[in-house]
Amino acid sequence: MNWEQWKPFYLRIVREMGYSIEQDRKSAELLRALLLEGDDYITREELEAVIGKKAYVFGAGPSLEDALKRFDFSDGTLIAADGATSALLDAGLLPDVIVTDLDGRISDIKIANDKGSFMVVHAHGDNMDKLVSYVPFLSRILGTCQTEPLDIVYNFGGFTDGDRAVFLAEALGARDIIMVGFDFGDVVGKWSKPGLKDHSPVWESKRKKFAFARELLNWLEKNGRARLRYLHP
Ligand SMILES: Nc1ncnc2c1ncn2[C@@H]1O[C@H](COP(=O)(O)OP(=O)(O)OP(=O)(O)O)[C@@H](O)[C@H]1O
Ligand SMILES: Nc1nc2c(c(=O)[nH]1)N=C(CO)CN2
Ligand SMILES: [Mg+2]
Repeated sequence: MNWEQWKPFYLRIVREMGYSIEQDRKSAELLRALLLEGDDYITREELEAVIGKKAYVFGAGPSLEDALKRFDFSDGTLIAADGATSALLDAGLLPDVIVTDLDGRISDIKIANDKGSFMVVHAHGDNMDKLVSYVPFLSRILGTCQTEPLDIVYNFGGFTDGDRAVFLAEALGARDIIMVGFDFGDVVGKWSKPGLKDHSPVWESKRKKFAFARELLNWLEKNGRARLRYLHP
């Protein structure tokens, strides 16, 4: 999805979610400066080399734990959406790539990154504090944003960590994408927020996020170059 295709979705998202375009842009500039300062950023081409034709993208829905026990994922690239990283580590799997706005369990993200996971860190108007706190301590980072792309801060489309990870996989060459733990629905998986003790009833802003994520994935199914599948245990 290019900027022109993303723009109308983005304008609806900021309107409905009450986000500030100006703050989103500021965050993208901040991430760019932090990446240049840290000198441990990677380019699209470097991440392309990591993503194979077949990719599993893990969301943080309640079905994730059972799916991790029952299925074998050794024939594809493993891409974890933020909080799903913790469930993969618990299951003895290391994500090849983690797509995050840094509001997941940061200790697990750091462990995975130290063991070799590539990071895709997203800048938005509400995570500038997290970018400042954590980006300097992470390695092999590709930056993304939801406003106009900058030279080393990319925008492949997509909104939540989960659907954004699918858009990234498609843009970087995956042609068979299997989504695991993408339940959306009325229950938020316990890995989604560090504060959650258990799977929890969906709250209003999260319901809106899920609706946009679904709509975007439907768009990609129709307009993208990859086959998209949901793994339902
Ligand atoms: N039932 C579910 N519960 C939690 N995550 C889900 C569910 N179904 C699908 N997902 C996907 O898994 C991803 C997990 O990432 P994470 O929980 O950090 O969300 P996020 O996009 O950062 O949203 P938020 O800003 O609300 O934390 C979500 O972005 C979403 O796309
Ligand atoms: N401004 C802003 N943008 C976002 C936010 C958010 O909370 N605020 N959350 C996202 C992940 O779901 C993606 N984009
Ligand atoms: Mg997140």
